[in-house]
Amino acid sequence: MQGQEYEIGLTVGDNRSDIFTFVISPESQIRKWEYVYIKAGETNLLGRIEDLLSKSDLLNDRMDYESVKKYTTSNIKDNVDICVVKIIGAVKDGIISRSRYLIRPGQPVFRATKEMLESIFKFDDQRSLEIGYLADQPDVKIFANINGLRRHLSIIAQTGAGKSHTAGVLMEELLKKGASIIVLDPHADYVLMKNSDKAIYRDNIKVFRTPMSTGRYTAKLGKVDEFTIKFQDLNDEEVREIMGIHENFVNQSKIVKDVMEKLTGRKDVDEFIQKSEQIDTEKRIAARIKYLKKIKAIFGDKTTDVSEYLAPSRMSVIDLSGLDQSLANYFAYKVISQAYDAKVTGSFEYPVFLFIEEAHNFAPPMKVKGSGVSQMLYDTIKKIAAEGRKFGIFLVIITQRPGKIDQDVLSQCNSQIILRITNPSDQKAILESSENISESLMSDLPSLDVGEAIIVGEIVKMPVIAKIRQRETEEGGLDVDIVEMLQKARMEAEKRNDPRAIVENVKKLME
Ligand SMILES: Nc1ncnc2c1ncn2[C@@H]1O[C@H](COP(=O)(O)OP(=O)(O)OP(=O)(O)O)[C@@H](O)[C@H]1O
Repeated sequence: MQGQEYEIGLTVGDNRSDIFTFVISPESQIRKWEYVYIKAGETNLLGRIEDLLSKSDLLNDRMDYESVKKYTTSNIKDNVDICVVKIIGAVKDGIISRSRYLIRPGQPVFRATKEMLESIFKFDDQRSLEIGYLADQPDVKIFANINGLRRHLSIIAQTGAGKSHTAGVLMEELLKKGASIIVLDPHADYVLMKNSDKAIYRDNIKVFRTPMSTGRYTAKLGKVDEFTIKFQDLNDEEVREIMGIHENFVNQSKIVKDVMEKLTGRKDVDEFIQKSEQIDTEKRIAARIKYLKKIKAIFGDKTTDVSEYLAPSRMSVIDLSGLDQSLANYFAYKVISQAYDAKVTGSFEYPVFLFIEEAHNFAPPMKVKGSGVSQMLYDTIKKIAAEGRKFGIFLVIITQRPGKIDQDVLSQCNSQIILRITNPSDQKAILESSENISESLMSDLPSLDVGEAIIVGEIVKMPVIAKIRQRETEEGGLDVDIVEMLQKARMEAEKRNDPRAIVENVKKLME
């Protein structure tokens, strides 16, 4: 092992093979979550500081302020500083194995060196995705193992803690490795990644928008690709689904079928609406026709083909903004099922990474077997979660509601990046879905800062608390600076109420 060794304490008290305590040497400064090691023959037993205690018999909690003050001004100190360390494993040449060593009192404890930590957190260049650095040691970079994504990943955090930022970092790293990425983006949070000076992002990211998109960031983005459906390509069931008619509504479904049979002209949505209004004299599907009129902008001259959004070294952001959930489900189903088919049939040979933002809306727990698109979407996501790795299609599930997502899907994600979460029921859902995360790691979740994450599972050799690195691409959905926006609003109001402006306006009205 290279690097200078710093002895920072000596083990004391009763120790187990997985936990030990040590007393800190007076000159050492120690922080929670730091890594330390003790020697066991040829190997080093690496551990993480879980707790810090400073004890004093003299200055006890029965003393009043004045008495304590007297002691401290006479410089009398009897405090003992103790660290509790959880053993991670025995480390040799960057490989961690289970530790079964006995830890005796009096053994020297060393601070883990940068070289030692780097050897653990790095993989060879082909496999390494640089996602951040140690939360308390910014000079130690943290990498994720790309092969760890074979068993899927979930990114979980409460709102504003840094989920989209983290997912964006991962997309950047995957693109650098030549990955094919599809992003289901309900709020157009990722579209700005294309808006980059760097060729890798500018040339390889494509944004697809449905004609109903909210058009967020259009001024910055310029022209993007359209994701449309050609009405003529739809069958009866698909039209019924898009109109939001449940298959159990037999009469309404029959009307849709009858109308479809009667289409003779352009067979487009306008003809469908016109014929429906003629046939549906009892107005059984009037409300659904009204809805179809509202959403008919989604139909275009062609159905976007999978080959447009699935290509080697291409990231396709599918902007689903502006769609209600059932329509978003329809588009999500189209995209996911076609990508899955392309992998299963072998027509697309490269690995595909499927990022699902707001995944709780696309794969909620299905207590009773549903029907239609939402059930088909759920089944496909579940299939990918269970079997995707066999075919080379991998999920990255992003959610702020781990309790509101199907637990089978969540538990198939073998790696987790978990940012700040304070809600106990969300914490419970994470604990139940992951065997990688311990109660003690869980207890650190509420104290994480924005952008700090606990990373566990196959993508890392050992659980780690990391700060996710800065983004290279532009972020959407940044936090609004309320002070700045209110200042702008006040200036607008001042302009509006300026007597000269009022006179000008009156003059204009008189003209
Ligand atoms: N690692 C980081 N370094 C610096 N800034 C960060 C980091 N992570 C997040 N942020 C900032 O924190 C804010 C919230 O991040 P982000 O939008 O990713 O959160 P979120 O969890 O996706 O929130 P929401 O659920 O509302 O979409 C953003 O302004 C983002 O730039």
